[in-house]
Amino acid sequence: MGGLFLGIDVGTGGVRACAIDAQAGIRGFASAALPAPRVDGNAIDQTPQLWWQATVTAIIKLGEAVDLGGVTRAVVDGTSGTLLLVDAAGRPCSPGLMYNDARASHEATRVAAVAPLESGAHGASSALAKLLYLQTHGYIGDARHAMHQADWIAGRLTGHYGVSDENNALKLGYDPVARQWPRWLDRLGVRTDLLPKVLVPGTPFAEIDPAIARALGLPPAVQVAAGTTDGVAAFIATRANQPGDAVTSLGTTLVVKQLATQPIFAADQGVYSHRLGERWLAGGASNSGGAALLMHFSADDMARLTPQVKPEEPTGLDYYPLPKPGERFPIADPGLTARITPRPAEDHRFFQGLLEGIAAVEALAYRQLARLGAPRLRRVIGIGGGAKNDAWTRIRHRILGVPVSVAEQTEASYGAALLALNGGPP
Ligand SMILES: Nc1ncnc2c1ncn2[C@@H]1O[C@H](COP(=O)(O)OP(=O)(O)O)[C@@H](O)[C@H]1O
Ligand SMILES: O=C(CO)[C@@H](O)[C@H](O)COP(=O)(O)O
Repeated sequence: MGGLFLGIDVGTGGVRACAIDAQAGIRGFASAALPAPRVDGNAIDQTPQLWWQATVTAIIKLGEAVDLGGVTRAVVDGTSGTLLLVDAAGRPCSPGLMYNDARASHEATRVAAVAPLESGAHGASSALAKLLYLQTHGYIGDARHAMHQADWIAGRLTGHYGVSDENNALKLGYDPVARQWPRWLDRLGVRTDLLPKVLVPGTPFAEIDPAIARALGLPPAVQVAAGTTDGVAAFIATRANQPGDAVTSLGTTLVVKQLATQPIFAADQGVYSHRLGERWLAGGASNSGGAALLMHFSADDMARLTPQVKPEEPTGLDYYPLPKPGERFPIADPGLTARITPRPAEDHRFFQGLLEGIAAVEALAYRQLARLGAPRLRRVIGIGGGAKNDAWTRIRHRILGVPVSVAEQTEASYGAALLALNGGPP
């Protein structure tokens, strides 16, 4: 098959667009920054129009570098749990409540009383808690659809609103095992008429709007397919594809995701599974990770100290680094405090102890996923700022006991483009 495939990632800091060919070869990337969302206590929101403007800018920039005349299919991914209400014409009736907006704590308590533990809709920042909040705080007006960030951008491209995918819909309460909206949503008073139709990620659902295609320099017959979340798109970008393959994100926090043949849910530990065709992406997030390192060393300090780290000579310090009290996974304990003593006199030994401690948390996370039913760990691919530290990769290999590599490609927009190419999950 010829042609080009377009992936659009609406991420935390900006929108990135990626064009690939039929052999999954990258033709180009382009991006446009997004301003920081408005923050007011637990409320974190953004004007959805900004997402669209950044999308337009990124695609036009991409078109300056790559001939987009051959694009046949496009997929959009977005931040997971970001939700807005729109009217029948797709006009926003609410701000976009961002993925980390936690104002809906009262609604989360209501969800917890009704939703089964295996639902992905638990927590104050779940899309379901946000929908209940919007329903009861004056935003319902002309609203016809509850839409995630990626759904709405795909809607702007096509003029078709009210379509989502199995990954974005997870945190809105969708049951990916039964492949339907569960009956318990009625008991919560959810306006189920607002819920989107849910498709398998990568399933084409509409052609691009001709006027939008002209404005973006895209051909008129581009098919837009159901998207996914930014986390799943980044996993797909790594090309991990065998049960037991795992991806660890060493960013601000430590997030693990592992390909599994069965779903795993443990809401009390933040463990949930995204459906990828007939396979599952089981994962959880620890508060340990890069933020815990930044409590003690700047990124420049880390670069300076890394050459003195001796991965093959363990310090034996047995730390559990955390940026502040509280852990979600692999230990669920809101009061857990960091274990980072004794502190050796030499900074590089302390730094090595922290790297070893976080690697031990990572290993415990995979053991915990295995206890919950995940397949035996086969290999770990690293993404995020910390994955580039080669000494740390060697420490992680020693502690995890499986091959550890750094992903060649971690751009979520590339993962979205792969979904477009496959016309479904890889
Ligand atoms: N040389 C280094 N070794 C280990 N970790 C590093 C190094 N440099 C930066 N980091 C970590 O990388 C993290 C940032 O990674 P990034 O993927 O950009 O995070 P996020 O996207 O979650 O904000 C920081 O929290 C920092 O602690
Ligand atoms: O923090 C963000 C911003 O979307 C994400 O990285 C999510 O936390 C990942 O969620 P899933 O993709 O696993 O639903």
